[in-house]
Amino acid sequence: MLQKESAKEKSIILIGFMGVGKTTIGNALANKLQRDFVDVDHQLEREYNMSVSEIFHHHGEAFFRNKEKEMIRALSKQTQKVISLGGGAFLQEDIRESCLENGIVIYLDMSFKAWKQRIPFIIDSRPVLQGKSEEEIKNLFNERKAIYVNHHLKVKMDGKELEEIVESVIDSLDLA
Ligand SMILES: Nc1ncnc2c1ncn2[C@@H]1O[C@H](COP(=O)(O)OP(=O)(O)O)[C@@H](O)[C@H]1O
Ligand SMILES: O=C(O)C1=C[C@@H](OP(=O)(O)O)[C@@H](O)[C@H](O)C1
Ligand SMILES: [Mg+2]
Repeated sequence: MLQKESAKEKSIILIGFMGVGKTTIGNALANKLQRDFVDVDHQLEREYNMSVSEIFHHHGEAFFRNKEKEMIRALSKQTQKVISLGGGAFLQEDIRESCLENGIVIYLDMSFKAWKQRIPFIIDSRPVLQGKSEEEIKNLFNERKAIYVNHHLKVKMDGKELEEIVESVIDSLDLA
């Protein structure tokens, strides 16, 4: 009972490859659960008054990763939020540890075949993807999959509409 109560307090943290829908689903999930929603990239964009691409361009990726780490370490300790991370955040051990220790980490799992359809919609705003061939992107996708095995719950995304995904996330939380 005590454990279940404390689980309800924890923030829900969404992870997964860029473009799978962490931001979109996080927002819809927060509305449904009546929780505050925080998208880490959007928060950084507000703080620097620049897009993520501009932060990469003007300050470099190392700067972005450092700010991302500071922000997520602080956010992960807050309760009852829905937090969407950027897809590269979980590569940092400090981030993985603080999220897994303090929050409920949900991995949004999509096949490469389904994900490929998203490329045209995201390529311009994801500096990490720019200049890469489909083969190189596929390798990155598979490398990152190995990092995302660190999670509490997983939701399969292929063939589901947004509303169904949100329901699957809520079901996975109830069952856990
Ligand atoms: N369930 C969905 N079905 C179709 N397109 C989606 C879905 N969820 C997100 N998208 C689209 O995919 C792109 C990436 O979504 P986003 O939420 O920004 O992903 P992430 O935060 O994981 O990078 C956006 O163009 C968004 O409109
Ligand atoms: O995977 C990555 O390295 C990144 C993912 C992006 O977030 P989304 O996963 O929300 O696209 C954003 O943080 C930045 O472009 C770097
Ligand atoms: Mg996002």
